[in-house]
Amino acid sequence: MANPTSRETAPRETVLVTGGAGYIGSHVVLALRDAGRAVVVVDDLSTGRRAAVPDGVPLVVGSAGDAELVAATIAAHGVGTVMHFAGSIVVPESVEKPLDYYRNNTVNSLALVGACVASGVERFIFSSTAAVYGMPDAMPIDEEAPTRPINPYGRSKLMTEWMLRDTAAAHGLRYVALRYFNVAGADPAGRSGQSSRLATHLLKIAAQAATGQRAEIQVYGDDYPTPDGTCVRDYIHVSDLAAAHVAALVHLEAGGDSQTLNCGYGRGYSVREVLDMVETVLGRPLPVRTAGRRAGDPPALVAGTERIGRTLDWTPRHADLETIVRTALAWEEKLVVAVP
Ligand SMILES: NC(=O)c1ccc[n+]([C@@H]2O[C@H](COP(=O)([O-])OP(=O)(O)OC[C@H]3O[C@@H](n4cnc5c(N)ncnc54)[C@H](O)[C@@H]3O)[C@@H](O)[C@H]2O)c1
Ligand SMILES: O=c1ccn([C@@H]2O[C@H](COP(=O)(O)OP(=O)(O)O[C@H]3O[C@H](CO)[C@@H](O)[C@H](O)[C@H]3O)[C@@H](O)[C@H]2O)c(=O)[nH]1
Repeated sequence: MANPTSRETAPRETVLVTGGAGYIGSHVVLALRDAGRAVVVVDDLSTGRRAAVPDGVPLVVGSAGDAELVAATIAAHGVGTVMHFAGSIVVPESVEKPLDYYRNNTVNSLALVGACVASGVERFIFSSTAAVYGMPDAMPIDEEAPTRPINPYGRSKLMTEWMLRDTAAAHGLRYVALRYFNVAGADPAGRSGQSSRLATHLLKIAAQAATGQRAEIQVYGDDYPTPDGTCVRDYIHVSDLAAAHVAALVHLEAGGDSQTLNCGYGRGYSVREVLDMVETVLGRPLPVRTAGRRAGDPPALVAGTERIGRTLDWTPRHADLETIVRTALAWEEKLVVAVP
């Protein structure tokens, strides 16, 4: 029988979650814990919060691009899978500071993937984005659609996808790249949510307005070629997205092949429909003003979901807009009380 204290022979079952103190990563840590998995987090706390990492989960404060730190963490915790959320995520900021984005999203991912290969990590799950598609020609978007990102953020993520594809071909690593559409909502049990005050996402802005932290909500453009003129997005509840990561882990552990998968529900809501639902849930109107278009917004982004449906054992449980809005508002109310 293997000596359980030997790192050479101990089963490598722990999941290393980079960016586990952030919005999506913290929900995935909860889902992994709920599934009885051992987890270790590496996060530099640049936008994440220590409090988002549950008690009992080790937090290593440092960069996911610090190959020595990552290798030491892999060895110390018996890591067999890396889930990589750490990164910079604000699209307009990526236009102003492209090199910061290539450094944090691409260069640091290169160092991380290199550390994984050197340490014999066999499974890698990557947070990619619908932004890799740019302005798609057809809707819904399937994974074979051309990848033509229109900003440095999308390009920095696409380069990491390419790196993973080539690394998988050359080394023993298998990966799942998950292309998230619009992630929203919060843990239904109230354990985590979107905590960054600087978030630019529509529902976060609406939740801030609903709790009196923001004077108004601007609708960026109502002259798009969509049914009501406002942009359409495929909003996915963060806890369903977290469950997709656990399903991707199970897929790879069962010997499944490398995959690139959209994460969405395959149906879109307009900005107006989202704000209408917020007002319905609140039972009162919000100060909403129509403003000009925001640069770089595609009119519509809706995920093709056929591939994820047939590849992963994943059943969405929170796939209605009302649940997404209710959980986002509940979290924001909690946040305002905790950090007034
Ligand atoms: N939020 C969305 O709608 C969305 C959509 C598509 C893709 N994504 C991707 O999902 C991932 C997570 O996004 P999020 O919304 O949770 O953002 P977030 O800012 O809440 O989380 C990112 C986390 O990574 C940490 N971090 C950043 N750079 C780091 C580094 N070099 N080393 C270690 N830790 C670092 C931050 O402190 C934070 O805890 C990102 O990679 C993002 O590109 C998000
Ligand atoms: O105050 C606001 C904020 C947003 N919007 C609109 O709401 C929609 C959604 O915007 P936002 O929530 O900022 O998300 P996206 O710009 O669609 O981008 C998100 O979704 C992408 C995938 O679809 C990810 O790649 C990005 O990381 C993530 O930020 C867009 O039409 C925006 O113009 C407004 O009208 N007013």
